[in-house]
Amino acid sequence: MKSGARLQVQVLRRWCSSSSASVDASEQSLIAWVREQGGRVGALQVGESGHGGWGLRTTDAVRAGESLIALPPHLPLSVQTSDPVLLALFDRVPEELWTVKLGLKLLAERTRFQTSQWRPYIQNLPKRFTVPIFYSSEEIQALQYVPLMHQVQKRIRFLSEFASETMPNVIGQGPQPDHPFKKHQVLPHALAWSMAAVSSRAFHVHKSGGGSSLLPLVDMCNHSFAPTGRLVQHSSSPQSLPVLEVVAEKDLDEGEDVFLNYGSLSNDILLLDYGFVLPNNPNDRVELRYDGQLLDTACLVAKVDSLSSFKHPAQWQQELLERLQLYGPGASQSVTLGGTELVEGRLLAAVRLMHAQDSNTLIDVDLKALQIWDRTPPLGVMNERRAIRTLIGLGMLALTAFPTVIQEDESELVKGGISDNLRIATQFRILKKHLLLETIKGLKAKYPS
Ligand SMILES: C[S@@+](CC[C@H](N)C(=O)[O-])C[C@H]1O[C@@H](n2cnc3c(N)ncnc32)[C@H](O)[C@@H]1O
Repeated sequence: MKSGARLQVQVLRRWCSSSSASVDASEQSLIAWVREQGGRVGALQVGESGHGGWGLRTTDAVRAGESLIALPPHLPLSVQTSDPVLLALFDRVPEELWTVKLGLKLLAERTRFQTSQWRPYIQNLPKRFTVPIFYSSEEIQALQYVPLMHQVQKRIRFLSEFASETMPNVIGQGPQPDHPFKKHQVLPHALAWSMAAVSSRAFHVHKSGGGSSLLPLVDMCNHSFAPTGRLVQHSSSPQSLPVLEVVAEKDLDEGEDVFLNYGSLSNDILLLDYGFVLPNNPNDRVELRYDGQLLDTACLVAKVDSLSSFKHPAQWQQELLERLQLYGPGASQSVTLGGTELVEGRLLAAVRLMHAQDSNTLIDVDLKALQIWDRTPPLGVMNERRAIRTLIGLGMLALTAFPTVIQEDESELVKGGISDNLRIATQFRILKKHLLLETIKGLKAKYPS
C-alpha cells in the first residue's frame, strides 16, 4: 500500500510532466514493484533517454549474457481473459489489429484500477503518445506519404466506429456494473490511448507465454538496431509458464543504455506504432504501385526509347508479369524502392522483361535471375540501360509526388513554434525523400558504361 500511495503522487508527475522532467522515485519504484512481485532486476535504473522519454541504464558494469531483468510468468499483461464481454469484443476485432484486443484488456484493468494486479504498472504508463492516430488532419497531411496516411486514417476510422458502434452494441447502453468498463462509456480517445500504449510497448512473446504482451519494466527499454540487450523466454519444464528475461547482448559499462531491437521495422511502422522515426533505417522503403501508366511516364521522364508499352504489355509479357504476380487476378501491385537492393526484385524483373526485344530473348532466362543485380546484365547492356533509366525516372516521379522539396521541409523544421507531431511528420517525409535520392544515386552507379 505504501509504495502504491507514493506511486500515485509520482505518476501524476509523469503524466503532467514535460519530457525534461527529472527521473525520481516513481520510475525507480517500478523496479521495486517488479522485485516485490518475484521478478529479478540487476544493476539497472530508469533514466532520462536522449530523445525525451525514459529508458533503462546500467548502474554497474555487466558481462555479456548476464541477466538484467527476469519477469515471473504472472507479470506480463496478455490478452488472456475469461471475461465474456471482453471475449465478445475481441471477436469483432480483425486479426491484424491485435493491439486493439490487448488495449481493451489494458483499459479493463485500468477501469478496475484499485483491484488490478498491474496497478503500479498502469499508473506509470505515459498519458500521451506521439503516434499519428492522435495527429490533427493538418499533421496527417504533413506526412505527405499516401501509404502511411491511409494506414493512419484506417486506424482512426476503426477506433471511432468501434467505440461509438461496436462497443455499445456488445456491451449495451448505460451503466452496467458487471461489464469490464463498469459505468464508463469508452470514448474513442481512451481506446486510442490503449492502442498506442500497446503498439508502442508490447513485445511479441511465444503463445505459451500468452502471445504479444505488455512487459512491465522491460518496456522501459528503448530501441536500437544495434541493441545492448536481448529478450529471451524460457521455461523450467514444458508444463510451466515461461520466464521472460532481458540479458546483456555484450559487455556493458556502468551507465550504458539498455536498448532492445524492436524488430526489422520500417519508418512507417516505427512512426505508426511507436511514434518516432530513424535516419539511415536499413528497413525503410518507399512503396509504389506497379502501374503501366506510371511506368510509361517514367520512360518519358527518363527519355527511354521504350520498345513496348507498360500499359499494354504483349501476351508473352503479360504471362511473365503474371508469374511475378504483377498482372492479372491475384496480382499484388505494391512494390518498393530503397534498401540495399535498391528496387524490389519483382519490379526489377518486370522492367527488364518489358524492355526485352521479344519473347525469344527470354527463352533461357530464369525469372529469378531477372530479380537480382549481377555483374553481367541478364538481358544485355542495352536492356539494362533502358531498365535502369526507367527506374530512375520512377524514382524521380515518386519524388515529385511529394508537395514540397527537402529544402522547404528543412526550413519548416528550423521555424519556431512547430508542434512535436509536425516535427516528426516533417522528419518522416524528409527521410522518405532522402531514401529516393539515395536509390537514384545507387541506380546511377549500376548504369553499365
Ligand atoms: C517501449 S517504450 C520505451 C520507454 C519509453 N522511452 C518511455 O519513456 O516509457 C517505446 C517508446 O520509447 C520511445 N523510443 C524508443 N526507442 C526510441 C528511439 N530509438 N528513438 C526515439 N524514441 C524512442 C518511443 O516513444 C517509443 O514509443
